[in-house]
Amino acid sequence: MLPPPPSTRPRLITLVTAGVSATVLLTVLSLLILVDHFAISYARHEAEQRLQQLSWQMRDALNGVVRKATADVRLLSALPRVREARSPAEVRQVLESLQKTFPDYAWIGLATPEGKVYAATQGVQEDADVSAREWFQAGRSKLYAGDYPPAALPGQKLPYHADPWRFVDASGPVLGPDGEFRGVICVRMGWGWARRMVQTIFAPASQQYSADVFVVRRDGVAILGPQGMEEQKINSESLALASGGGFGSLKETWADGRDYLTGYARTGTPGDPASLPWSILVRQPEALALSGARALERQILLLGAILGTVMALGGAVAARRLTRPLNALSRAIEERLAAPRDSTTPPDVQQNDSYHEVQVLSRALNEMLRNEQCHLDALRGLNEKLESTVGERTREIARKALQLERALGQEQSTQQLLQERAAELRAILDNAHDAFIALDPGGVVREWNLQAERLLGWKRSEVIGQPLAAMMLPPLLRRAYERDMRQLAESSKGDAPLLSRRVELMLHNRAGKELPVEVSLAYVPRSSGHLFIAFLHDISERKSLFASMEAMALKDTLTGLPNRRALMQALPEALQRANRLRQSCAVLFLDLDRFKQVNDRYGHEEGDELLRQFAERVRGAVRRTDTVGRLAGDEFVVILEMLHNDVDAQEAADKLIPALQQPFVLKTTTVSLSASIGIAIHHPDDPQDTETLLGRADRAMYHHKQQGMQRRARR
Ligand SMILES: Nc1nc2c(ncn2[C@@H]2O[C@H](COP(=O)(O)OP(=O)(O)OP(=O)(O)O)[C@@H](O)[C@H]2O)c(=O)[nH]1
Repeated sequence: MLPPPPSTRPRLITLVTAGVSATVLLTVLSLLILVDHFAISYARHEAEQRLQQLSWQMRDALNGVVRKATADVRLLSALPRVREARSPAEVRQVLESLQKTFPDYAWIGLATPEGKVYAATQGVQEDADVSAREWFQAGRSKLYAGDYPPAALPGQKLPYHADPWRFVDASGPVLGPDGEFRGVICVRMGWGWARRMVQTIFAPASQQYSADVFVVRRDGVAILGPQGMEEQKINSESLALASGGGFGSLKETWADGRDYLTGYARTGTPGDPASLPWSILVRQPEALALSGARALERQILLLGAILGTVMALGGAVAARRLTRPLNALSRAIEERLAAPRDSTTPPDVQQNDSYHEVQVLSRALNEMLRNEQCHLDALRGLNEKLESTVGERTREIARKALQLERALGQEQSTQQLLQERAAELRAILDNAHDAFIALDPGGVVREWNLQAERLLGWKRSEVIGQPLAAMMLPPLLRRAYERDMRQLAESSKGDAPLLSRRVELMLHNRAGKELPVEVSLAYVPRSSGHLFIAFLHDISERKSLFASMEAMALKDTLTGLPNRRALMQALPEALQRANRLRQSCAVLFLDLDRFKQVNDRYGHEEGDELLRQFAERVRGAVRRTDTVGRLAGDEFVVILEMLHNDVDAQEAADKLIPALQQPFVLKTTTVSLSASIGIAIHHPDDPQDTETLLGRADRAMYHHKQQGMQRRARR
């Protein structure tokens, strides 16, 4: 037995390992998606919250300092020593004592209502004209806060450690007891406090999150920010939102191309000139803000990979343990399958008790194999029986095939014989003296031999399948022919009266000429439809011979005139015509006188010649419509028709006499003879008795002959 073909299906261990790996992979991917969705979102949200809080803290701190400055302005303007301003030194003392409370106060001064510095800390700018300064103009009527860069104070002396870049002014009016305007007090802060504030508030955030803080003025210039970005123009979405008074946080891309999370807020109170409208932006690189979540992602990925590897290995080991007994079972089955088929006791598959399912499977397999063995035994028996039956049937088929072959051989010989017979028959028919035509019961031509082609003019191919009657029967005969064919078809047993008889017919050939034929019909019974066969014999020659014989029988051979027989036929017809036309007719009976002597003297040949000439003369002396005949010997009869009266007959006889009296020039001699003529007239109402009429003419002739003889005797 051939070994089973190698399986192309994957092994169970491969499937289990792949399944476990795929499951772990899917789980890790799901976790990654969850982490990306939740942890990253959470981290972003947290960072944004943090940055927003930082911006708020900065805002509150800046607002606090500005509020403190304005509060100090309000405090100074309310002090009696400042309001009364008895001497610059006294006011200076008050101002310097305040300066000591807040080291970032760079300068504090009191200006007169005219805008001249009355007193100032350390005497800086005393007597200087500040009437054009913004803090003076704004501070005359209300509390004011403003910032500007040092560039706005060219040439000014700055004794205090002022920020080299920026100052913040707070100013307010000084009023007398009665509310009269006495001057403007101004407190100028250096920028150092802001930087310290940033360091204080943002140092941890800056170190921990790399957060940057920006304080941006209304014109978009950063007045405080990381190194290199101060005094730079800022353009960001967060700045736009903060400038509009909004606060919150967002993700945005800064000018350096990096993505940042930015918290934003705005200082000051809208409409309050004593506050400063700065935008606070606290930004942190997004990558840094989300670095924790990204690290978590990597850890999950690493953990997933480790877990996947471990589980795939575990799955492989488990699958190997699961498949080991199955493989053992498979091997046992393959061994059994490889065992010889005719083995009566093939080995059992060994019972495998590794685990329950395998135990059940091996038991079921053994049971199945035992059943299969039983079926195989039964099949073997059936197969043997089938082989014997097939052998028997094969022998029988071979026998039948032989018989069939013989029958086919016989059939072929019969066919050949039939073909030979058909060819023979065709040759006989084609060489037959008579035309042969076969017709089906409908009168359609089915066979047509060569003689028929010659006789009737149609080719075989032209007439096969055509109705015979329409082609060659004269119209008058067609009805009778159709009746006869019906009769033949109905009889269908060959007992019709027309069969086995010779019948004369007049046909039309292809040229339309009439053709007399003699037909003999026969009936041929066939399973595929009866046939009537006809042999047609051309009888035109026979007919013409018969006609000439007929003519000869009525003609006198010597003179060519109608003989006695013809006269005896013509005379009654003439009598009938006479009666019918109501006109008389007459019979002239002519007899040569002493003709015997011519024979006797000159011989019969000369007598014959004389008779021929006499006949011609008689024929020439009467009308064409009159009949001239020779009764016998030297006796002639003339039938005269359509006579107006009896005299016409006499006149006709009188015309004959001189013609007959002319000498007859014979071969050896010339003779002159006379003839006696007897006349008998038939009137229309006379009985039609030819014998009587002829007798009367004969008697009249005899009478004249006698008279003639007497006349000659008297001479
Ligand atoms: N040459 C010839 N003679 C014929 C023929 N038929 C008859 N005869 C002869 O014709 C003669 C007729 O006889 P008759 O009429 O008795 O003789 P005739 O001499 O005419 O006598 P009359 O009629 O009385 O004048 C006979 O001698 C016949 O032999 C014929 O076909 N040819």
